[in-house]
Amino acid sequence: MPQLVEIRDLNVEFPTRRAVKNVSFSAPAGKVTALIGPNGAGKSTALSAIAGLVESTGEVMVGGSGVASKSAKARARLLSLVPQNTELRIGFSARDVVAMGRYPHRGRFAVETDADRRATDDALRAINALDIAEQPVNELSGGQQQLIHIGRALAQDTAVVLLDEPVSALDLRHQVEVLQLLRARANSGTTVIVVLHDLNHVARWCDHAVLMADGEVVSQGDIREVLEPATLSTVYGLPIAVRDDPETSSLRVIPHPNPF
Ligand SMILES: Nc1ncnc2c1ncn2[C@@H]1O[C@H](COP(=O)(O)OP(=O)(O)OP(=O)(O)O)[C@@H](O)[C@H]1O
Repeated sequence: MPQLVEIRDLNVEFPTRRAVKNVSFSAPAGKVTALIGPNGAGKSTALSAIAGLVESTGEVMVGGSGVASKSAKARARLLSLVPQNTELRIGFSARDVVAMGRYPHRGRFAVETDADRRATDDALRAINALDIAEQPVNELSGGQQQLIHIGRALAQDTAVVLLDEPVSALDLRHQVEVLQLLRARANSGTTVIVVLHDLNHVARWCDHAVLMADGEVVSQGDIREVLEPATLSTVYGLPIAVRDDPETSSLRVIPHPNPF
């Protein structure tokens, strides 16, 4: 069953900075929620805190129950994270890395099962990476490595997938393929929370958005509520227009529109 994610009063304090301040938002079950905002707004830190990788206070609820009390392995069966710019270690093939997504589903010392192998192959197929599966990951391009991280999260087969700028290194076709893949996952019941910088991707592929600035939530809701020109212009610090785009039947976000 698709799971609602509720974040309540999340705070992350680094020695030098409060990066996330009393952040509360909901990510609707089986929808794609975009986490947006300018550089340094606290998006990555909030996502890492939700995944349990950064110390935080507050509550992360999935399907009505808190995740804090769960073991790391139980949490990894519920939530997967595609981090930003993570180096892949030498000595593994692309398939090995995708297969690592299956660890939370295995018993201690248990070997890979047929179901694990199927999930790994399905994930490699979903990201169109079967042809590079046997290559050493450190010899892949930046974009191919980003796809492999996405594949690992897909193989993890969690109710909630968190992705931090998953298309930042991808060419246009691969960007669209990944965004369509996230859409398809949400349509089949996964709750997706994704940090994106391109507001046109948000307008086209996401259902819901949370706008952050300076560690706080500025607005949240349906895409059409959050992609509001006056608020976006203030938060991003430049004039931004938002129009209906008949080509895509979604909104189009135009930074620095021509005044005429
Ligand atoms: N490990 C850390 N120690 C101290 N400060 C940090 C640390 N990580 C992040 N910060 C600070 O927290 C703030 C939020 O950073 P974060 O990376 O979450 O922003 P972001 O919205 O994801 O930005 P971007 O769009 O540039 O990726 C920034 O001011 C950053 O300098």
